[in-house]
Amino acid sequence: MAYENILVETHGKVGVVILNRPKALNALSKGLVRELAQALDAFEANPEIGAIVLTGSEKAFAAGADIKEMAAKSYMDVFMADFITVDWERASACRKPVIAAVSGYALGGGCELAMMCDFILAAENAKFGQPEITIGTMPGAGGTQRLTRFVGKSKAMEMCLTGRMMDAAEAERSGLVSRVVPVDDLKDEAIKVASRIADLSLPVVMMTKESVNRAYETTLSEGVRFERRIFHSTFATSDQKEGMAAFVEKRQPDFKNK
Ligand SMILES: CC(C)(O)CC(=O)SCCNC(=O)CCNC(=O)[C@H](O)C(C)(C)COP(=O)(O)OP(=O)(O)OC[C@H]1O[C@@H](n2cnc3c(N)ncnc32)[C@H](O)[C@@H]1OP(=O)(O)O
Repeated sequence: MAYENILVETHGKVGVVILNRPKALNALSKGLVRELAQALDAFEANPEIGAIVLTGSEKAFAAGADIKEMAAKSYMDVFMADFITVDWERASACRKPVIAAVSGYALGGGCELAMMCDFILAAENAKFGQPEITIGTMPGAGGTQRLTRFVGKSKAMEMCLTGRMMDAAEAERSGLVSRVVPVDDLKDEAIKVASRIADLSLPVVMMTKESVNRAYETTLSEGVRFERRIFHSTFATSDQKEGMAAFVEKRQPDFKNK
C-alpha cells in the first residue's frame, strides 16, 4: 500500500512503522493516524511478522495531535466523531508486541501514542510531555491515565498541569521508558529487541502480553488467577513442548507458533 505520512519496512520478522511528516514534527493528523492504523492492521494480519517497531525521526517521534487540524473544531465536531477514538486506539489494541522507539519530542498525542505501545526505548535526546494545557485543552488519548500509571500521581499531575517535559534520563528513572540508548543506535536497537521477541513463540508472546496488560485492569488476586490460567494454556501449545525439549537437549528451540 502507498502511504503519504508514514514509511513501512520489514526487517526479518519485524515490521517497522516510521512516522514521516518531517515538516510538522510528525504531528498526528487524521491522515497519519489512519495510515498508522492501516499499517498496524497489515502487520497484525501478516503471519511472517512477530513484532512491530513504531518510530519517528531524530527530532520528533510525534509532537502531538495536529493542532492546525484541530484548532477550529467545535464541541459537536469532536463529540459526534468521538475524536481521538477511531484509529488512535489501534496501537493499544495490537495483539502482537509493539515497541515505541522514541527520539526527540514525544508530546501530547505523541507521548500518548508511545505509552499505548508495550514498552518504550528512548534515545538520549528524547523529551516526553503532555503540553495540552498550554494550548487550552488537556490530554485526550489516555495521557492522564497511562502517564499516571507509569510515573505515579505526583509527576503525572505536575506534567499535565504545567506541560513540563521530561528528558530521557528522568523518563528512565521514573519507569516511563525501559531503556535509554544513544540516538544513532535507537532504530537498530529497537529492531534487535523486536527480533529477539519475534523469534519466540508468537502465541506465548501474545499470552504473556495479555497477562502483563491485565495487571492494569484488575485486582492482584484476579490478575494472578488470570495469569495462572493462561500459564496452564501454554501447555496446550507445541511450542511449550519444543521449548522445554530444546532446553533439555541443550539446543536452540525451533518454535512453529503452534
Ligand atoms: C491528542 C491530544 C488530545 O492529547 C491533543 C494533543 O496532542 S494537542 C498537541 C500537543 N502538542 C503540543 O502542544 C506541541 C506543539 N509543538 C511545539 O510545542 C513545538 O513545535 C515543539 C516544542 C515540539 C518544537 O519547537 P520548534 O523546534 O521550535 O519547532 P516549531 O517551529 O514549533 O515546529 C516545526 C513545524 O512543526 C509544526 N508543528 C509542531 N507541532 C505541531 C502540532 N502538534 N500540530 C501541528 N503542527 C505542529 C509547527 O507548526 C512548525 O510548522 P510551521 O508552522 O513552521 O509550518
